[in-house]
Amino acid sequence: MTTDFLSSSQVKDFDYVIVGGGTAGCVIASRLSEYLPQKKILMIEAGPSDFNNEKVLKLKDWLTLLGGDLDYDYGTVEQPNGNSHIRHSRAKVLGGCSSHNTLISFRPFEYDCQIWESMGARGWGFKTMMRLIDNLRNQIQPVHPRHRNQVCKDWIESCSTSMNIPVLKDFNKEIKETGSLQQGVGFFSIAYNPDDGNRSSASVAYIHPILRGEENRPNLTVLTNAWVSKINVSSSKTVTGVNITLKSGTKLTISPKTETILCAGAVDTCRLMLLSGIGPSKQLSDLSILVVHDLPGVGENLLDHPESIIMWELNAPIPPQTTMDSDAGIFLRREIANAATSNSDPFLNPKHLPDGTIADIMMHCYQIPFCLNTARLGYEAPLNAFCMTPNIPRPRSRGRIYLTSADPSVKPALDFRYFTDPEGYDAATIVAGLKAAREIAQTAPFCNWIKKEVAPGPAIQTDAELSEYGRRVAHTVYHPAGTTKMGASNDEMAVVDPELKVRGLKGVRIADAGVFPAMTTVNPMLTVLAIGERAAEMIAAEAGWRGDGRARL
Ligand SMILES: Cc1cc2nc3c(=O)[nH]c(=O)nc-3n(C[C@H](O)[C@H](O)[C@H](O)COP(=O)(O)OP(=O)(O)OC[C@H]3O[C@@H](n4cnc5c(N)ncnc54)[C@H](O)[C@@H]3O)c2cc1C
Repeated sequence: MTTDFLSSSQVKDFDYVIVGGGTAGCVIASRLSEYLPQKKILMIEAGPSDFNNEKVLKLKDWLTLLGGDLDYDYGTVEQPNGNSHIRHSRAKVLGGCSSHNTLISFRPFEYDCQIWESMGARGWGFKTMMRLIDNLRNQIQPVHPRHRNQVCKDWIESCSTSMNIPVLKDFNKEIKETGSLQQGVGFFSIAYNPDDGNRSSASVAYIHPILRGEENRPNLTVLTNAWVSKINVSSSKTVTGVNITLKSGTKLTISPKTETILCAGAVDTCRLMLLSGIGPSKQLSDLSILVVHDLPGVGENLLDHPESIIMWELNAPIPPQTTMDSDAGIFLRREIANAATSNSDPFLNPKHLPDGTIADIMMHCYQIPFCLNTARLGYEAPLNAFCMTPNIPRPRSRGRIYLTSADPSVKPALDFRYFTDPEGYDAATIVAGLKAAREIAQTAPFCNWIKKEVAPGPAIQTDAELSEYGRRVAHTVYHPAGTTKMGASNDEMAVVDPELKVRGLKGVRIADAGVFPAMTTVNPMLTVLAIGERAAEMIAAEAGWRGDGRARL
């Protein structure tokens, strides 16, 4: 079982300490305890267990978790070109964001992996990523036929007809076989159990079999409701462990014999590092935080997938079949072939790699009034609503996370700098997506469901008007990444090397969405799970694990 208690006599018992029992953390805890049965592993999670918690496990109820007790709920700083009111949900529960997200599952594109390698992430190629994802324990498949409703089916047909693109039966099969998605539409693949509608999150897939006793791991301790407040670093620049506060209020210093692995996510890993004096020295000394290790990249390179929204009122209720109210999506191509080769930003595509005609616009559909940001601007929220949410698969704006206070209870500032790329690429992508959405909505059979366009409404027509509207109601697909990026040894903004080891420190790695050098074209969860798998392999290999024959690509 999980525990909320650790005694002071146990603080030196462990070989490995994992900070954060989230998406990547659960994978590492499960795999390391499997690969190294003689080693003792402690995973420390700030939130409670999700085991037997129906509120968390029922995928369809995901929206009820956002903004609640199990959400860190970060804000954004003023966004002059975008929406300053976006709330960034981050889960505080075993399984991390895979316990409150929508579990839409995409393999990364070959192009994403090429970009990563071109940015110094040596060894993170497509072949390796596909092997790691083939090895995931999550139950992933296209939306089950019993969860496909007629509105979604009609929407897919209208997307295909109006855009002249194929209907894809299995997005991930396409990516695995061809390396990418070109234009196409279809039902998503979801990590869930279609029989009971439960999540197949990182905790469900990797930790619950252990909690149920189906897998015997006496060497793994899962500590819940425990907050890690500091990373301790010795004078020889070795991470010696972490300070934690248990649910009871007891404070302990945990000192692993071998390594600390930071998996607190793209926001909280860098928050913890900065509060521990590991980060850009000027920022830290301005706040009177003792600089333990100057690392300029911590908190920089904040990536996300911004999205906008267009909403219709339907003339009939949506049929009840669904996984979680966002069952299908469309991929489109806006730019001419290989447009990325002329991209002049050296931090986005340093080797000018050609992108062919892979998708550069994506839209989720929502069969609910997803009206958080439209309602704030006065748009009505009809009961029977259908939304399309165009997003920017490879956004060019990048932001940063930084501290504004040395007080650990003050949340860090999240400045995404949405829509600030000088070429206006990000805003143009949203405008093109909104226009495509309108074309789809005029096409049968989907058009027969529509009563009227609610937001932005027919008065908004020009590109300038669509851009203004699209940016003001912009939201996030909830994919912050990149704030402790992986890179080559000559990239001083890299925070970890390709083995996920923190630059200039010993005894510590990072394994979570923060290590992304660049955003994946698609939703990132499978890539984060793969990072967990690879981290476990690399750590275990250093301890003498020989792998199972497949693990050496
Ligand atoms: C609402 C929402 C919907 C999403 N939908 C999708 C989707 O459908 N498909 C997709 O691919 N991606 C989706 N994502 C993104 C995806 O879920 C994340 O990118 C991924 O789960 C991040 O994993 P991680 O391991 O980096 O961090 P997390 O999963 O966030 O794990 C971090 C863990 O560390 C713990 N922690 C943090 N600080 C501390 C501390 N100081 N001490 C102890 N523990 C700590 C946290 O409580 C958390 O459990 C969504 C995200 C959200 C929020």
